[in-house]
Amino acid sequence: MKEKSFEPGCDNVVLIGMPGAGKSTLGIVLAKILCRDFVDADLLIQQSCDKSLQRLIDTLGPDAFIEIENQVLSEMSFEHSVIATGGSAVYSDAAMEHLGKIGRVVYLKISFDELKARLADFSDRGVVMKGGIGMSLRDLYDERLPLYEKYADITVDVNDLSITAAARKVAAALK
Ligand SMILES: Nc1ncnc2c1ncn2[C@@H]1O[C@H](COP(=O)(O)OP(=O)(O)O)[C@@H](O)[C@H]1O
Ligand SMILES: O=C(O)C1=C[C@@H](OP(=O)(O)O)[C@@H](O)[C@H](O)C1
Ligand SMILES: [Mg+2]
Repeated sequence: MKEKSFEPGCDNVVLIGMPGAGKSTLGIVLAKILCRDFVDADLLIQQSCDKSLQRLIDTLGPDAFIEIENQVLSEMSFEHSVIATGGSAVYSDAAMEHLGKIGRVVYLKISFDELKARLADFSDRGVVMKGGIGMSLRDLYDERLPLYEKYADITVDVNDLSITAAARKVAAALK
């Protein structure tokens, strides 16, 4: 685990990982265990643009969506919160640098097979495919894995765990 010092305002827990890893669902359970607030970045992006994520990605395209996501994440100034990011957050260097400063970044790791099972309906889920329509789920997994590893302070393998068991495992890893 990378060592980090915590100053006031920098005690958030930032969840990163593949779409379907459980950042949003596990995040709420984790916030209850840790007695913190919960923030879902995806909802803030939707609010700021007044459009669903899927619609934003479809109308703006991947690059403009990532730019908006970068801006929303870079402006976050929460304290004592669990922050669920969207899976594409790691495409934004500035955002990840900011999030790394305001909290511990936890990578919820799932295998490719688990990603496939959870994202059976990924065409409707609002996933940023930077490589365009020819990009497969395997390409997406291979492209992103090194990015999640790069920005993680802590990696927690959540394969084959229920949401509650996975949240407890993350809480234990944060001690
Ligand atoms: N540990 C888990 N076990 C089984 N299903 C899960 C688990 N975590 C999440 N899911 C399911 O996967 C889907 C995506 O979860 P979600 O929390 O939205 O992921 P993310 O925010 O990382 O994209 C949901 O249907 C959720 O119920
Ligand atoms: O992985 C992605 O490309 C995305 C995942 C979504 O969030 P979840 O990771 O919460 O599903 C959302 O941010 C956005 O639609 C892009
Ligand atoms: Mg989510």
